[in-house]
Amino acid sequence: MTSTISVLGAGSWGTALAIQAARNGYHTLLWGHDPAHIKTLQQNRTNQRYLPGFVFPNTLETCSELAEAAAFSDLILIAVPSHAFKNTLIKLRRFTGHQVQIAWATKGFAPNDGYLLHYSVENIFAKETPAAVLSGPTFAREVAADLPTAITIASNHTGFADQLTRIFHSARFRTYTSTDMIGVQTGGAVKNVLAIASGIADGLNFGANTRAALITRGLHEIIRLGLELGGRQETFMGLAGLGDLILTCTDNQSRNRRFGLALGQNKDRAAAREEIDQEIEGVSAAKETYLLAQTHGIDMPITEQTYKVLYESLSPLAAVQNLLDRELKAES
Ligand SMILES: NC(=O)C1=CN([C@@H]2O[C@H](COP(=O)(O)OP(=O)(O)OC[C@H]3O[C@@H](n4cnc5c(N)ncnc54)[C@H](OP(=O)(O)O)[C@@H]3O)[C@@H](O)[C@H]2O)C=CC1
Ligand SMILES: O=C(CO)COP(=O)(O)O
Repeated sequence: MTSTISVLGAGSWGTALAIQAARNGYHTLLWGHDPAHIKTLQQNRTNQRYLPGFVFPNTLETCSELAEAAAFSDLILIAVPSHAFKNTLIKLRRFTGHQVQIAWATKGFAPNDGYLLHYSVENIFAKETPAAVLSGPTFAREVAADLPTAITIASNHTGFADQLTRIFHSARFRTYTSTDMIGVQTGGAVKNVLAIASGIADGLNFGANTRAALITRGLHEIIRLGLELGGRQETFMGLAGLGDLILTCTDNQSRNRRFGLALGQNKDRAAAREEIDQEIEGVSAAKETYLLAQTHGIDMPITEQTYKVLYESLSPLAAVQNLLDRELKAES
């Protein structure tokens, strides 16, 4: 039984998950791609840039060599942004053996092809490689602070899900297992688009009614797309669906929501991005989700209007009005 884990991605989420595993007594190696950043983590034993205020447990080490991370453990958890996911896998493959097991906590689609991330794992590693995705309503700072949190671990391999449960579950961090990797990934990727939409509405000073309508109709969009892609209805009502959607549409810790707020307050896209200065997965996910909806002929009006604000310079106010002006229909 493994007592080690390598976590790839030294941003806020990779650091929080590495702290969680290390607090549970697992020897944890956190890899980051920037040697200068890793050097500051080694010197300070904290990630001041991405997760200030949390001292690393003694069982947590850091490195900037991917070969070192691959040699450290056969169990790899990836928490790099989605735009770096595929390349990280390609580089990692050179250093891993047959025993490797791959989990990820990244939320989004593979860049350019728009596929869910498990396709990248299947294509780059052997088909039988145990794979798992961790997703749910989990702000990094709250996990690092050991505030009660629940998360879903979906895997194609029961033994791997159980192993990840042993590594991450604690009295304050409750893990649920699932076999619906498609549903869990769809929920995690698309909720970021809807969090931007919810932020836009609040930035325009619309009220609680608007936000509740966006969340509810947004959930329908996730369900329609997720079922088409092969996910299961109950997943979308769970932590990785409704749970994460509520979290990021309603709380200003969400970078996606804050980005939307800035757009609704009339800031341009570049200024809003600069203000947040961290990963905003909903920007690329809006494009990927919009294209997927078109390919599959699925009605996703909130996603479509968010896409148009981000990529076609539609004004946020016009986007909301377009949603309100749609032809009346039965609720479904
Ligand atoms: N933060 C959270 O609360 C949660 C985040 N997630 C998901 O986790 C993923 C990572 O996000 P998060 O940690 O929050 O993002 P952050 O913005 O906090 O950090 C991003 C990290 O990724 C690094 N990075 C950028 N480009 C590359 C690359 N090409 N290769 C390797 N590393 C790279 C950055 O390094 P550098 O500084 O050098 O650019 C930085 O360390 C996202 O998919 C997000 O949706 C999921 C749940 C919760
Ligand atoms: O996914 C998250 C929490 O579950 C983090 O959301 P943001 O990326 O919007 O901050």
